[in-house]
Amino acid sequence: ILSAILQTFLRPRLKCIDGELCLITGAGGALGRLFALEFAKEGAHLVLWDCNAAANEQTARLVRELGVRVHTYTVDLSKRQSIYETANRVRTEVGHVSILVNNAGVVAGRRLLDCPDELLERTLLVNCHALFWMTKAFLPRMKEQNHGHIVTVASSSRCSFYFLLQDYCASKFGAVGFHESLTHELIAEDLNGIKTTLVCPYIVDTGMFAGCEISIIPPLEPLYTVQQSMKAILAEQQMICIPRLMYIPFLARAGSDWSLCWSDSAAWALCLTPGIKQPTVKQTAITTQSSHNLLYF
Ligand SMILES: NC(=O)C1=CN([C@@H]2O[C@H](COP(=O)(O)OP(=O)(O)OC[C@H]3O[C@@H](n4cnc5c(N)ncnc54)[C@H](OP(=O)(O)O)[C@@H]3O)[C@@H](O)[C@H]2O)C=CC1
Ligand SMILES: CC1=C(/C=C/C(C)=C/C=C/C(C)=C/C=O)C(C)(C)CCC1
Repeated sequence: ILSAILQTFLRPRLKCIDGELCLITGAGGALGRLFALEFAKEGAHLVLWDCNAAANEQTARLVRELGVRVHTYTVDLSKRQSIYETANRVRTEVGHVSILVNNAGVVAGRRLLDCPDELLERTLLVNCHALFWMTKAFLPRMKEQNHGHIVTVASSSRCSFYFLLQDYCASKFGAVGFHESLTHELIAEDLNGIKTTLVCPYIVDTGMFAGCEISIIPPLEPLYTVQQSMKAILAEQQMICIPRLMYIPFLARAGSDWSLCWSDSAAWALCLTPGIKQPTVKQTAITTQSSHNLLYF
């Protein structure tokens, strides 16, 4: 977190992504479309995924005007099979993706007790589970080449608890945990050519949280949010909170997690020591606090 804060104040060198193949999920949506336009301006070729074919095509039309190659795919990210099948098609029809922007997200937006189970489940599937399948589909080639970038669009809602958002908060906590663990694994495996960036915006004026009463600070401009995210991605920053004020709740939580952090590091070191028994598939009754010990011993 500290290095992320420092990097947002310093002006690091931005990398060149001209000619790279970038896949964006939720590309028909507000932030996804802006991400597509910003990546196209940087010269990246695009693969756009969304369940909303018409919105996705509209993004593709706008992006083509900037002169880059664009391919669209209609895919349901809540279905693992749909992700794997579409990923195979991308590999054969377009090529190997070197930048993956996991942007698609949904929220049920209802009181927990009034919300149909399927809606709650969908949030976890799209915002969290899809990260596993997307990464399993595209990371192997990045590893072969020790080159790539995986961007996870999470949320500042990871930092606190808001009523009506249990499904969303749970999924974004999951996304942050996924990003952190993946980042550590890539570092541990010396794959320093594969970068990761976690994007944590406050509420953005896209309609996703339309109707929420926001008394503290007004919603962010979508373009500002994406431009700040792009700067962090091109600077290969591991994480960005937008606006910077949102680092405060992140730091507060990090402080309260400090003691857990030390036991995490110890367990992590032990896990990498040859001879330590690796986890088996069968895991029962793992609680959050003790999961690391149970997983590694
Ligand atoms: N807006 C905000 O205030 C904030 C947003 N974020 C995150 O930013 C990301 C983008 O949000 P935003 O642009 O506002 O959202 P949008 O709803 O505008 O865009 C999301 C896109 O993802 C698509 N999508 C939804 N479900 C699926 C699915 N199962 N398979 C494939 N595509 C799907 C949507 O299609 P359809 O429209 O048909 O559902 C839509 O095109 C999300 O991850 C969100 O959680 C983070 C912080 C704040
Ligand atoms: C501004 C601000 C706060 C409120 C943040 C809120 C309300 C965030 C909501 C984010 C959501 C819903 C994101 C969705 O992706 C805090 C933490 C109280 C204190 C620090 C300043």
